[in-house]
Amino acid sequence: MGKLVDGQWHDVWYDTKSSNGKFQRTDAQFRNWITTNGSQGPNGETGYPAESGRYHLYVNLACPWAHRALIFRALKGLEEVISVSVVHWKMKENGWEFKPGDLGSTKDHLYGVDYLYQIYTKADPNYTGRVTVPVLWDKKEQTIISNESSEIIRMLNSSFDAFATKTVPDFYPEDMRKAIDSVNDFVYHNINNGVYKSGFATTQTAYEEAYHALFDAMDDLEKRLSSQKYLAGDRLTEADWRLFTTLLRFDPVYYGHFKCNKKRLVDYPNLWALTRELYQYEGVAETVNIPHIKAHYYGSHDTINPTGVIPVGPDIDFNQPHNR
Ligand SMILES: N[C@@H](CCC(=O)N[C@@H](CS)C(=O)NCC(=O)O)C(=O)O
Repeated sequence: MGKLVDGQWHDVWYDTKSSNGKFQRTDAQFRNWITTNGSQGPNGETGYPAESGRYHLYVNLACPWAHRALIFRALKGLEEVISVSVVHWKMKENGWEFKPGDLGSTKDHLYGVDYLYQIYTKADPNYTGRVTVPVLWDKKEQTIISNESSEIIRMLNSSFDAFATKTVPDFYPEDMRKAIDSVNDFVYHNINNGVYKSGFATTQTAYEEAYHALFDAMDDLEKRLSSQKYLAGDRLTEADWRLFTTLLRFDPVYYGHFKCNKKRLVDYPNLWALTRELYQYEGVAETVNIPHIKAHYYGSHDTINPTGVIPVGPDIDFNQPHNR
């Protein structure tokens, strides 16, 4: 684990000293946008045109943020349009590395580099910041379009329809945007990032604060799903997919490794059924690799699990009928 400072790699763990033991995620820095014709993004971002074969995703199969991007690529059937390289599950002093062949990890198909930080310095030789997945790379301009998953999924949702081989609903429909944005905000702070705030906390107080906010939010969503089918209303949207990648990892990883152990996902009937429904959605199961997920978390975070021993359980069957 480390970061780049003026293009130089430094091996440092997250700084929680200046924040009373709280984990604070920094904002992604590459925020350009792919649009159907290369026009600007929704907030005036520099636009790049959607093309087949031009863009590449760098992901890790463990990371819930990277997983969102892989899911949207699969939902739209863009496997032949956007290529992918998968970094190795073990993330240590050099950050994300390319070491093909183990639990779905591949080489860097574009440049054959050893470390993901070399992709960041290719885009910006003086980059300062964390080196995270996912990365959406432009092979033509040889630069990073975006390293922000919430924006990458919006591009995949709407900019590549000319190349999509599957027809799925719009997951960010105009008339539901307000509701989706509001759920996303709640879910991001309390659940998606909440499990990390719990797991990476270095004081009891910071941990307990995150833990209670997380389970209050889980209770809230469980209740919400008893009166409506999906998180933002009656239609499946981006908000559900964004929650899904965290729920999928809840019992195998967050419950134990991140000490989120008030309840398991399977103790929430509605959230657990939603997780199974989304897992069984066409193309999604193929993006899920539980052994890679467990190996990454339990095998990479020395401060939390110094032995690197990976738990065998739990037995969890995402293919059970969801009855929804
Ligand atoms: N805001 C980013 C966050 C991505 C992120 O934090 N990814 C993690 C993996 S789960 C990562 O690469 N961490 C490496 C680091 O922080 O050094 C997004 O949603 O795309």
